Amino acid sequence: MASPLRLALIAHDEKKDDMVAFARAHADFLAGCDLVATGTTGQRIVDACPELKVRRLKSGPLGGDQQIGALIAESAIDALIFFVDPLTPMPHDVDVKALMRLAIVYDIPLALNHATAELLIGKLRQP
Ligand SMILES: O=C(CO)COP(=O)(O)O
Repeated sequence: MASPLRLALIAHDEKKDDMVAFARAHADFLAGCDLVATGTTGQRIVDACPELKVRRLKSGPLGGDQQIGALIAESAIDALIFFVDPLTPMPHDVDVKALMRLAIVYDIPLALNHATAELLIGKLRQP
């Protein structure tokens, strides 16, 4: 049996409802993935989809983005879906940029908005 896809999920506050809707819509597929998320995003997903197991790291502003970046650097993440809010200043903007940079450096699939996440998951769902 192939090992499960190791998928990281993150959403900024204004995008968390979107992420919850995305997780609900794809819960059947996500149930077969090894899911990791920043703290609040992971909690929202689990609250909405109790059938999903999500490894929750620290909240983004408290180091969660950096933890996910470290996992990418260790080749422990296969893809990152990160619903970014481009309209709100973030105290941890440097962490967000560093995470995106590592996803690019390690050339993992990176979806930064809902539309791209749908395309990516559509592709990942294919056998
Ligand atoms: O801030 C975040 C990503 O930059 C997300 O963190 P939370 O999921 O803890 O809200």
